[in-house]
Amino acid sequence: MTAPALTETVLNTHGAPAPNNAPNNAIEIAHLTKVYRSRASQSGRKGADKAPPRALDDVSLTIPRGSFFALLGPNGAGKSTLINVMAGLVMKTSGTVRIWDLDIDRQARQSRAAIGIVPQELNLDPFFTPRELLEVQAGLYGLSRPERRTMEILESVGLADKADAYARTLSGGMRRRLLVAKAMVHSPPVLVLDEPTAGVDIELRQQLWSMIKDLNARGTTILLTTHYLEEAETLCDRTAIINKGQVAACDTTRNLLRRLDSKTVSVTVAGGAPDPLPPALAALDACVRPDGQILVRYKPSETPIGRILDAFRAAGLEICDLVTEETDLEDIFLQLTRDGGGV
Ligand SMILES: Nc1ncnc2c1ncn2[C@@H]1O[C@H](COP(=O)(O)OP(=O)(O)OP(=O)(O)O)[C@@H](O)[C@H]1O
Repeated sequence: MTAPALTETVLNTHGAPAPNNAPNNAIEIAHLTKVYRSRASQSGRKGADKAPPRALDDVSLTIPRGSFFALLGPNGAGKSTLINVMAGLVMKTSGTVRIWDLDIDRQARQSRAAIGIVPQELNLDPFFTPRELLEVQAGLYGLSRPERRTMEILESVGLADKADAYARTLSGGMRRRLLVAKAMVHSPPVLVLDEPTAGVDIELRQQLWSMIKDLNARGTTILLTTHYLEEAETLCDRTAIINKGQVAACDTTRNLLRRLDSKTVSVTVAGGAPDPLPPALAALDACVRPDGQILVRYKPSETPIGRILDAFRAAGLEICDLVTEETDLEDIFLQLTRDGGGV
């Protein structure tokens, strides 16, 4: 189950910088813009004069070497476009992208060798076995037989016993792990996973994560897009949120959580919540939940919890129970991605 230092193989094989002078940043994106040409503009039809929307609009991002980086964004935010530009599958309109200090335009082959992409779709040839698939992939990257680590990689993703089974006989979770194995064939120092756990059951999701965490602990930089905000919150040391093609926030996950400076306290009072709420509570923007708890959202830096509790007492309400909740990434995500939102 042990994988060797992945970075060493790729760097030596593909002529990129040696590991001891590895770059500080695994990925550097500067002023990246992508405008897809609309069908109307290509055919000169009506509406062609309307500027097409920017799938990516002046995106600048730096992903430090060794980080576990989350890219969050609602549907259509531009996440896949960003990944596809890095993978060389989509032509950017302007801006620069460097992967492992290699420019994707000027050093296209080397930069592609420095990155492994696990796509969202389970697009595997059903008539290939995992062993054949990895061997073909190794051939595409020009790896000689002694350089190949087919069985070792299959072992690391828990598929050694399926090495000779047809891909069509593998479960969805196994196929997902096979895609991770395929992306690792050339031992890239940067691994990009596009929604890797979508539709994967909880047990398998955890297996997949422990495998990816292990890769990260061994030095591989991980960039993942996910809709599971909790996943980003627990796994990723850095998070960027993109919305409508623009970076809405990019920071350490911990700083992002701190930035919102928001907590919620739910209070149960004896006899139930009065209707209407007393002015002292209305002044705090308190509201009543369907289960009768009184909810107050507050900024700890401005309003100490004691002041909120005083307001309850001043209103003559007896507090039976209270629960405070920290802000989570979901709050920040919603705040940043709804129209006009901002932290
Ligand atoms: N090939 C294409 N031609 C034209 N427009 C496109 C193309 N691919 C994406 N777009 C548009 O670019 C924008 C960004 O799409 P993208 O797929 O990158 O978003 P996303 O964040 O990956 O969304 P999702 O989470 O739904 O996969 C969207 O408005 C989308 O409609």
